[in-house]
Amino acid sequence: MNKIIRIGTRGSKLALWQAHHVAELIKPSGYQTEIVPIETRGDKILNVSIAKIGSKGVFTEEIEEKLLDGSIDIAVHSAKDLSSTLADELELIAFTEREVVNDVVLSFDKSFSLKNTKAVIGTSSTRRVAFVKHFYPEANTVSVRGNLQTRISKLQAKEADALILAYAGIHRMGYDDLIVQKIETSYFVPPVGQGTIAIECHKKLSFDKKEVIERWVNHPDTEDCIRAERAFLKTLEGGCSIPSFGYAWKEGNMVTLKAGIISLDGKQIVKVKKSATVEDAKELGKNVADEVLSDGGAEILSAIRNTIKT
Ligand SMILES: NCc1[nH]cc(CCC(=O)O)c1CC(=O)O
Repeated sequence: MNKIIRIGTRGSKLALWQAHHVAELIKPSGYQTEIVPIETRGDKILNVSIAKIGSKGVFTEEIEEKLLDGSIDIAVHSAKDLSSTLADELELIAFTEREVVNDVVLSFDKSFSLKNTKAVIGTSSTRRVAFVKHFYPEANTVSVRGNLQTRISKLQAKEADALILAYAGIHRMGYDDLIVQKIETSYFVPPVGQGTIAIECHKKLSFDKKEVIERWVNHPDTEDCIRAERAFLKTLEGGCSIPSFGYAWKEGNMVTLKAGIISLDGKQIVKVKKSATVEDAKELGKNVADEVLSDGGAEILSAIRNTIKT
């Protein structure tokens, strides 16, 4: 019997860290693992913002091709980078326990604060740019792309006074010393999937391998939350270039989802918060999205689509 699970991943240090983390979780099952690094379009094109590259799945397409042709068993992704719809043959079967979900501010200047007027904030996420403009209209933003190591070297080269990034990636890469502020999720609501690792596979992956992943890698409480968040994203039809946000948490048998969308200039924001029982997590995501769209989110979304296209 074939007792090896081949894990496909991007080749960045963060992605490899995540793949090794998943391999460690699989270890006690008795299965061997093999890590297969795969380069994606998002890794190759560094001089253009993700929003302009255009299509969803810039960090996932090449990896998904290898799931489809059977050369890997599972793919490990930052859940945040996954588009809301997968190819028919593919499915998400597990989510690792969520890391601290917040965005954080990084700077070499320990006294740095986002309230500093005229500060230059490096970020390439449309959601973070919009939140900066919303809460700190005096600040300037500059696009800083590349893997975490590249971005930090750009910070060191003073291309920006500070960066805003997900705590999860910073912590995994050991840059905690540069954190000067943790931004509350009530201000910068995190994007769908931030802080958790998703496992994707072919629906026809063997029963035994699926069972190993579900038993050893999946964190059921995190899964319930991500199902609600992704149902929201699916109804909104947003990829990672749209400044939507969605964060769910669980208390007992209840899931609460706070989600919405913000205009690129930060001036308009639609935010909805609702709770439901775990069984209705997906329904919750859909209901929240419907309400966001009817409360003005649809107009914000179409304005953003027109801007990004041109
Ligand atoms: N968009 C890139 C990306 N994908 C996942 C993470 C961080 C780790 C995570 O959210 O799980 C990051 C970097 C960032 O946005 O700061």
